[in-house]
Amino acid sequence: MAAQPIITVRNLVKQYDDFTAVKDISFEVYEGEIFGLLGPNGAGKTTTLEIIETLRDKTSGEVWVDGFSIDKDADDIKQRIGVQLQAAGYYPNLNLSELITLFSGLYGVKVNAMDMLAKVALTDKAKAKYKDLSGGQKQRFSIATTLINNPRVIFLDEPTTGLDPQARRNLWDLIREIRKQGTTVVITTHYMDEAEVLCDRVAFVDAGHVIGIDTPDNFIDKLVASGFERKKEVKQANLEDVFINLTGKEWREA
Ligand SMILES: Nc1ncnc2c1ncn2[C@@H]1O[C@H](COP(=O)(O)OP(=O)(O)OP(=O)(O)O)[C@@H](O)[C@H]1O
Repeated sequence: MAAQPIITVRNLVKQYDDFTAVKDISFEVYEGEIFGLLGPNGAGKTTTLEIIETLRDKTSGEVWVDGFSIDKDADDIKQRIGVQLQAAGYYPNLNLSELITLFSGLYGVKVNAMDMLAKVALTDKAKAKYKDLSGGQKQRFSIATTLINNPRVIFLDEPTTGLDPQARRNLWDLIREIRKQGTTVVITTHYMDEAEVLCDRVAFVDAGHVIGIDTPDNFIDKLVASGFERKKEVKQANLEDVFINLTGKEWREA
């Protein structure tokens, strides 16, 4: 079956005064995939995501999410997406369970807080405050908040930055599980190994342009076919594999 676009971006432009951060970009995200936006700092990834999320105005171009236009149907889009907020200011006096209940009230939906926390392996932290969580637990909790309205698409902006290798791999498993449940995932990351193992397709963004979109395998195969060779022979394992092998794979952040 042909892949169905759930997000379509056409000729998107964003100007901040006389600086053009997003320069006429177009791409599609297919339903049910994990789609990565990759590129250097300042490339325009966050700006692009925030426009799709209806959080930022565009200068020109068109965007549709699940058949809804950001120009006409922003409220419909908001109801169908989940956005992971960076350094979210969660109410400091509420515990995780209370925060989930608060968010569900804001979304106007009823969810069981413990069920939501179970999805991200945080039931044992239901009574904890957000500030007392480890880095990995904080990321998992903020991912749980994106799932409250049972969204069609979630947007994760650098969800694994600052995490140890174990926590990072556990988060990959969580993201794969979310996709398995039928949610499309759009993610930005600076970790190329992460994009390679996690993303079905990636778009490279550079200086406001999309300079390539493909599967990680196709990108790599094309590069190799062009005669590219790595200078050193690659070992069968790396230091990260040693770390995981020595410390185990289970959730560790008690
Ligand atoms: N509110 C703003 N006003 C003016 N310029 C902005 C604003 N927000 C972003 N920019 C500029 O737009 C460009 C793109 O920024 P953006 O945050 O989208 O990049 P990014 O690809 O997400 O980078 P990073 O990987 O560092 O998160 C940068 O040059 C940035 O300085």
